[in-house]
Amino acid sequence: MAGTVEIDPLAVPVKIRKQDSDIRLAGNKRAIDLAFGLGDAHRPISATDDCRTKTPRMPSTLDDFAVISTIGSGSYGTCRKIRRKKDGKVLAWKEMDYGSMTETEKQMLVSEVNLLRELRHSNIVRYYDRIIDRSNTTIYIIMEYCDRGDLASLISRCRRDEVYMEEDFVWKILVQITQALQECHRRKNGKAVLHRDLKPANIFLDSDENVKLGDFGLARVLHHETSFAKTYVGTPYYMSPELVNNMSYNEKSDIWSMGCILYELCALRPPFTASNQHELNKKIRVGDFARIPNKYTDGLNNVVAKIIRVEVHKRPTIDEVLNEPLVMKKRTSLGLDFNQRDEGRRDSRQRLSSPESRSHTDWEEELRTREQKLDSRERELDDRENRICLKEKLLEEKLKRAEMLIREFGRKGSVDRDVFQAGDADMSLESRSSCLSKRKKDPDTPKKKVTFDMYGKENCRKKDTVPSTDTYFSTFTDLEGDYTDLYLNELAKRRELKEKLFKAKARAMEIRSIEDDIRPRAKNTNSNLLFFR
Ligand SMILES: Nc1ncnc2c1ncn2[C@@H]1O[C@H](COP(=O)(O)OP(=O)(O)OP(=O)(O)O)[C@@H](O)[C@H]1O
Repeated sequence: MAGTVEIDPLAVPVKIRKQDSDIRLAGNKRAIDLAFGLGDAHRPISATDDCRTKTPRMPSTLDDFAVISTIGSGSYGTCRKIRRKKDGKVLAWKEMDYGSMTETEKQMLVSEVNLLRELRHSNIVRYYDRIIDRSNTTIYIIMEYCDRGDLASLISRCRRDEVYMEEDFVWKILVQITQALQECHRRKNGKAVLHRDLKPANIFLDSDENVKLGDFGLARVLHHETSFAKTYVGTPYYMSPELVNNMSYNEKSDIWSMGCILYELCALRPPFTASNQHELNKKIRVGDFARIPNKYTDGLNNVVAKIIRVEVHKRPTIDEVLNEPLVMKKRTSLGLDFNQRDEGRRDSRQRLSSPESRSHTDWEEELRTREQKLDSRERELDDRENRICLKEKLLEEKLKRAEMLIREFGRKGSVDRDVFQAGDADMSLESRSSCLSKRKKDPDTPKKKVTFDMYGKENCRKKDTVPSTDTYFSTFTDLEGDYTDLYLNELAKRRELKEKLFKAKARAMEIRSIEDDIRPRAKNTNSNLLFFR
């Protein structure tokens, strides 16, 4: 195979490769020549793996690839499986003869191929490169290889074997085609890219049976009125009513075709079939079709039926399809809700923040800022640690104080108990101190004394209850206040009791002195009585 790209030696050299969009916009002969490898004697134009790179790269030549096998031929070329020699990557290329193309058609082909390279989505066949071989007026479009073939082959296999596809597989295809179309219909620059030739043969499957939408936009070029490939092969089963009615193609036309493909995945035949174009057009205009096989749920049937709506305004947009509750549910349950665009953005963010893509000083500056942030975070953590240590110390002190209070309380309590052995009516001190000592001995004793009256009220006030030493440690901060109160109360009570004792003793002394006064007299009286008796 001739592996050379012919170069026009008269062309003006280009210092840095222009953006493909510039080439597309230029639309003049020079732009077409540039795109077809005719522009620069020193630096011929070629698509690169990454269209965002600014560094010019040596263009690929046919010699960089080895043909593995021929996959098949379509109406506008042959598709082959190839291997990239430098890394062994398996790819596919489509060979198209541009010999009979007009300048306008060539220009359209250039712009479409450039556009294809901008479509980066996990559900769209990735376009890598293009090679122009002027010696045989052939353009080679290098793209991702999809090793599970296309949906047309899958459908015919199922029809042959008389087996229906699994419903979840249909949902997966539905979601992934929708995601791919969303990427195209909602372009960042606001310019929708329409597929224009959606059919099972243009939907491929990779090794994991993920959808890869292919042949984007090429249809517009190659099915152009004056195109060399105007001979359309096959029956347009997927043509929308607006196209049948000679109206212009729009985003909703892609959606109609998608609906027909989904229907065919279930029914293994398109929704509208006829033996000739006229009959088919009539059926498409009416838009009546049978339900998908009963094997499939009403949910799937409803979604498919909603998409195949004759009235353009009633047909959902791509966002509306994705926002269908059932589609959203399936997207989540089948793990398909990962947004490829987000991945693209994440990639570009990573690239932006990688050292290679930034100047050295910028990188240093960022490192310094990060270092400062780390320092201040470290300081903050140190402060926190200090505060925690301080709190710990305070708690320890409180604990010691509380323990001391408990000990003192116990000791005083027993002394007081001895003092009031006489059976003073107010025995609360004794009962409490005995309660405390009992709890000290038996930590399992319930902390609360509970009466079993109808309200279930506690018969001990909170400060009358004394926790066991086990529970004490967990609640000592709360209880320390209670203990202090308890202790002060007991002191007051003791003072009161001492006063009573003092008064009682004084009264006793008074009584004794009165007795002493009386006794001699009585002695005398008795003796007198005895005397008298
Ligand atoms: N990227 C690819 N990876 C694997 N196989 C592919 C790829 N692109 C196309 N093919 C296969 O190559 C064969 C030819 O494809 P091509 O697109 O040229 O024609 P077609 O789609 O079958 O017909 P037409 O384009 O006329 O509608 C088909 O069997 C198709 O499945």
